[in-house]
Amino acid sequence: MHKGTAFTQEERASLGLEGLLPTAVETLDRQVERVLGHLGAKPNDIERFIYLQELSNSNQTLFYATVMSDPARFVPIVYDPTIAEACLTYGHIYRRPQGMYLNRHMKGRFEEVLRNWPVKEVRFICVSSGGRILGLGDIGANGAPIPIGKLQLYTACAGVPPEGLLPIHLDIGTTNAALRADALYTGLREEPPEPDAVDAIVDAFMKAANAVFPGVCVHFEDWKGDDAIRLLERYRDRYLVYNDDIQGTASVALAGIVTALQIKGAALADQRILFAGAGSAGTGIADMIVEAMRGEGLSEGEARARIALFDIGGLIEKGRKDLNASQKPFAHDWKPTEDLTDAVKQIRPTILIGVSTVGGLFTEAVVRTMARTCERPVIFPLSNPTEKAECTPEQAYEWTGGKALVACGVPFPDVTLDGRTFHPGQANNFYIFPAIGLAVQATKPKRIDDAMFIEAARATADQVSQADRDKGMLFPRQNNILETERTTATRVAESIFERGLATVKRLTDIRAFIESLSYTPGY
Ligand SMILES: O=C([O-])CC(=O)C(=O)O
Ligand SMILES: [Mg+2]
Repeated sequence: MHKGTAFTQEERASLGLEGLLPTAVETLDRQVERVLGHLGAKPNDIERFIYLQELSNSNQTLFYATVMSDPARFVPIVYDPTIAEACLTYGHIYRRPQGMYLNRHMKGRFEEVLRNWPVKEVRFICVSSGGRILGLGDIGANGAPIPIGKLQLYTACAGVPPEGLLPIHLDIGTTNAALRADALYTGLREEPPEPDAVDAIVDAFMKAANAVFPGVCVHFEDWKGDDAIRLLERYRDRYLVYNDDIQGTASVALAGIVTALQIKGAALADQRILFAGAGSAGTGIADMIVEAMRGEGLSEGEARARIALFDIGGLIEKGRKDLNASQKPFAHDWKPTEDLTDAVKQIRPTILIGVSTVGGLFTEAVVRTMARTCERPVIFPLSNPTEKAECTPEQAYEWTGGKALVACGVPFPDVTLDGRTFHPGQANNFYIFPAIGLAVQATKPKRIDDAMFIEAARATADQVSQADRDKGMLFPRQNNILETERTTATRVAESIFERGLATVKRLTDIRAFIESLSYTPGY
């Protein structure tokens, strides 16, 4: 146990630590105070990131006490957007291993290798191939910080106990030739294999993970879009698994839409929704909106007709020959165009969602055109990190005369326009996946389904206070994230029990049980 100066006199005596620590015996709060001082003295967030990761290795309790002392400040440092820089430079800033590093050449031995992990009761694995990290594309082994950071948010945002969390980078190779040529790159210097071979590798991994850690929940994160969609379909009925970029992102986008429509007093079934970007996030959000619209009485066909996708090849319409199976259901009879403004003119969207990774794609023309036919445009430039956002909140407010309801994937500062202050929301999946984790831990369902994510979306939306809605805020405030996610987890757990999907006995007080599972940093 690494408590540092918090070891008591008795512990120091019995553990042979006398003389090995400074004289003062300190509380956790005092230690946090010192850490905050160190962080304040660092020149930038990437240095804070490195410092905090070192702290998580040397004193996990102090790490979580620090991050949880001010989540609104520290989540953007341990996670997006700072983690993007950490990923880009991972081979260079690497200090020591965290979690596990598996590669495709271990395929026949995954079980044996996973048994090297010192903890036997692993409840959640977050696994990435690095094939599509944030909006940064394929960066292979440089994506290793992502599963680490995501699992840290399980604890920091929802109180999921950290001992049962295992981050894994599963190295299948990378298409990124520049990284393969970097002397300090830490991964395999190989091209990834064909999809069939990827499936065989991941099949072996899933089998081994479930054999070594029975009942483990596997969270897929930042795989290449095609792999993400295919692997989720392959495993969703066979294992306890979910894909955060498909289901978590969809859920948080839906949460923002639900709040925005409550503010507007409009029904989801009446919206016209245009996506810029048609990868796994875009089609994942679109599919979840279809489910939610069906819940409001539309047929599947009617719901799909209200959604249009636009990608690098232009507007997705019936004549396009390059569409994959996830995109085809959204190909309607539109006039072909490669111009987003033109697409906005045709579709007259009430909701515009950016998942394109093209910074600045929502130009003044796009936004003003939208505002011409929509009184309160809902605009979500979700791409990350910051410079990939399709527009800034400031631009969206300015070009719509302050009418837009805006949420981005990364945090942006408040905007003051004509004496009014606007608070752009942060539509990040960290509102969702930690709460799903907590609900899964409490109910132990056999499978995870979309209905759980829809419930998480509604629970998140319901927690935005009226005062905050009046300011155009679409998400609950982050300083209270732990309480928010416990409430979300309770709602999701209730629905899991109600639908008969739990494998544990129904609890009388679900909230109290969720709280009793919850980790609080302390010695
Ligand atoms: O990590 C985030 O902030 C959102 C996300 O899952 C991604 O961009 O892949
Ligand atoms: Mg992701």
